[in-house]
Amino acid sequence: MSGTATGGTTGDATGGATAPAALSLHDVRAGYEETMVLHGVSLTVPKGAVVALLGANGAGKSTLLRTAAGLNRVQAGGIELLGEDISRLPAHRRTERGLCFVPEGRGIFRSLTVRENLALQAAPRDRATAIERAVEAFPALSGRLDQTAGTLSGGQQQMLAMSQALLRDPAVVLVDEASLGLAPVIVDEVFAFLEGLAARGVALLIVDQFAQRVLHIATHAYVLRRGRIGYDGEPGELLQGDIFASYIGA
Ligand SMILES: Nc1ncnc2c1ncn2[C@@H]1O[C@H](COP(=O)(O)OP(=O)(O)OP(=O)(O)O)[C@@H](O)[C@H]1O
Repeated sequence: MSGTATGGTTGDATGGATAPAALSLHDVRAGYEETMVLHGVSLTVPKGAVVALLGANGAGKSTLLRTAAGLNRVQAGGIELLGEDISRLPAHRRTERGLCFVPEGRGIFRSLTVRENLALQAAPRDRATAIERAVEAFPALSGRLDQTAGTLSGGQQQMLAMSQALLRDPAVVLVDEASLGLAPVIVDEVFAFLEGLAARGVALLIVDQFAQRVLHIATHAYVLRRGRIGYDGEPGELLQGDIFASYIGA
């Protein structure tokens, strides 16, 4: 049932030979101070793929995304973005190279306005069109450009946070619990946005409490168990109740 550990290159989403993966982790060990959380994790996000990363509370999902984004140090192993070793690059250099991280808790500047947040999200050359593009994707932001971001509703804040995935034209987007605390209709909007990104060829690595929803849009799935990959395979297989429950513990 569980697949094999993944390598640095992989077939692409269309079944091509050995195109470089969009993102790959090789035997990564990482954690906090004296606590090791990831005990040798290997994972691949092929170009243009949607990859679900599931696991019980505390399994290490957020730590994995933070480590890939450059917010946690890689203590052993390596990380490649589009075939380049980024293991030692600071977070902003990874962003410049096409990695976008939408963190849990939104990751916006709450004391700045929506307009100012969007200007910071966009590359300098794209600032003129940033507002137009964000508002086109999220009409709910249109009348609120001069509102302080911290006073937006949770759903509006999430839309603002996700705008960066649009404005930076990334190759890979890491999405951590984007639907947390949102009303069902806004969760639908979040998933529609993610599917829209995927349709444009952006590779996604998604952690979300709504595991079944992620599995429905995913092309590949991993389950983390106590900092190790416990499942690596087809999302459809995980959607079968008993298998899903045995891996997720739900
Ligand atoms: N800043 C931190 N300092 C020390 N330990 C941490 C820190 N952040 C997380 N941990 C620990 O690392 C482990 C993995 O946490 P992590 O948040 O990565 O898990 P998760 O799978 O995302 O869980 P959840 O679904 O509950 O968000 C947990 O034992 C957690 O307590």
